[in-house]
Amino acid sequence: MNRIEVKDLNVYFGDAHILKNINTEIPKNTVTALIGPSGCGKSTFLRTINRMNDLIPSFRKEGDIILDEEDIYSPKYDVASLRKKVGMVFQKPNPFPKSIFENVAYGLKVHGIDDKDFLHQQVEESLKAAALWGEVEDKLDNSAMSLSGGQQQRLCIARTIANNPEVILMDEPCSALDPISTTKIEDLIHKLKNDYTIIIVTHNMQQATRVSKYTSFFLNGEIIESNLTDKLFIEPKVKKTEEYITGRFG
Ligand SMILES: Nc1ncnc2c1ncn2[C@@H]1O[C@H](COP(=O)(O)OP(=O)(O)OP(=O)(O)O)[C@@H](O)[C@H]1O
Repeated sequence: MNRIEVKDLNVYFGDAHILKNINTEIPKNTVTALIGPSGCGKSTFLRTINRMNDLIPSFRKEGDIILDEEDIYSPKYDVASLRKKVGMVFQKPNPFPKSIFENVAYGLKVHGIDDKDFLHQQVEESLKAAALWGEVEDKLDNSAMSLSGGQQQRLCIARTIANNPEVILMDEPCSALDPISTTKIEDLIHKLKNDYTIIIVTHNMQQATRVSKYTSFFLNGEIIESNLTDKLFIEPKVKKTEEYITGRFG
């Protein structure tokens, strides 16, 4: 079953045509990797899925993005509920300058939940799901800024999970992390894919092969090839894909 269907998507920033005739489907509860050279539109594509590009005045789009059979750009679609449904994890960990507890409880509090026991239970569950609980359970009141970069990124994933999303967008979530933290995040992605639909932008092709079931190769704003990750990397159908994955450009 598909969670997201993208139909004839074109994106412009002013006169620049950034995404060109994108047609793709993102299956439910799987990991899909987006690969391609710098500037080819991977992040822009990711940001159309939670309507973050709407914040850019020169942004314009044609075509449809259907999430669970609803057009997310329809005037009647509630953007706040979209952002709850579609969580995002960024390249650099970006915890709030608050305690570990407050970071995870933040989204719930914004949505009016103030029952202390319930909040505590949700924070614990989210931190467990993000494989961070054991490292922070006795220092929940410490500042999130006191955590290592890898711990901060898992905290940001816990913060996202606490909102009970269906889709998690990850924009190069490991690029600022050391190899050990990267392995922890990759292990976490493996675990999370059972419950969430994950789309990850990565420049690391080994990472794409390790974490994803499907991969889409972007080039100059177009999807050149999409396939099962194993197939795309072992038997690419398009010459440009082969050239990119074998390091001949990008
Ligand atoms: N806010 C913006 N205004 C104008 N152009 C933008 C804006 N954001 C991105 N672009 C342009 O859109 C194109 C695609 O950028 P995008 O960040 O989506 O690429 P990317 O594939 O994610 O690159 P990278 O791998 O380097 O992060 C680039 O040419 C970029 O300059």
